[in-house]
Amino acid sequence: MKRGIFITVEGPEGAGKTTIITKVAEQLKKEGYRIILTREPGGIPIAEQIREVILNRGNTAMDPRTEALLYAAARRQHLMEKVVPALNEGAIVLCDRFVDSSLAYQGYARGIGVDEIWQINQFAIEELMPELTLFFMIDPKRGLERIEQHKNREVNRLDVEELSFHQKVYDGYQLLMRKDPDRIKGIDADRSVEEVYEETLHQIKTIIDKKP
Ligand SMILES: Nc1ncnc2c1ncn2[C@@H]1O[C@H](COP(=O)(O)OP(=O)(O)OP(=O)(O)O)[C@@H](O)[C@H]1O
Ligand SMILES: Cc1cn([C@H]2C[C@H](O)[C@@H](COP(=O)(O)O)O2)c(=O)[nH]c1=O
Repeated sequence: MKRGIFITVEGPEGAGKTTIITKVAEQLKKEGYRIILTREPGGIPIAEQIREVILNRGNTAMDPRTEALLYAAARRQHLMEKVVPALNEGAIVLCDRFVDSSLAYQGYARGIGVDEIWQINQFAIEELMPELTLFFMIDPKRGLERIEQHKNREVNRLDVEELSFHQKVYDGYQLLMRKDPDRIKGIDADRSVEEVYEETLHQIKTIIDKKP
């Protein structure tokens, strides 16, 4: 069986993940690579429906553990239906958020516990982890300001959390990067789109070139 490459991008709100990874995917496609660009929660109809339930601003009564389980459920379905088949066909899968989001948001910022969130996610993902995770580093306040300035996407239930929550998310990511420095690489996302794009493309090509 062929094995593709699984790469994820992570970071706080408005860090620029979607903007940059979309440009990278376009470039790699032009160069002839088979690229699947996808996102969590979402990427397939069932997971997009779960996304709507989680992120709908009307769902204020959602319990934190319910939230964590819904993210894990969306993740499982997305992996089974889209990510794993693509990897088995040798594609490069670029995924906007993955399990590290759950560890940082639900485990650390919500206070459920990183180990607890890891346990429920192990059930969802089994052994499948990304070869590379790029953590887009930006002061969470700056990221939220970008969203506020551009207003080109809907504000969701997580966006409207207190700044202290978003700061905890960021701290959670830093902790994860310290624990797994071989997989999680930091990208300074507080630069121009062109600069962030160049570095992201470079990191991704380094992993592609290493693949036998
Ligand atoms: N390097 C940059 N400098 C200035 N603005 C940027 C930069 N990168 C992205 N933006 C703008 O910031 C906003 C958020 O970008 P984007 O949606 O790519 O972030 P994101 O990390 O995917 O956010 P989220 O996870 O919250 O959806 C967009 O309006 C985008 O045009
Ligand atoms: C996968 C995942 C995501 N989240 C949060 C992070 C964001 O606030 C939203 C997703 O919105 P985006 O515009 O697509 O970035 O969901 C989370 O809390 N836990 C997760 O596992």
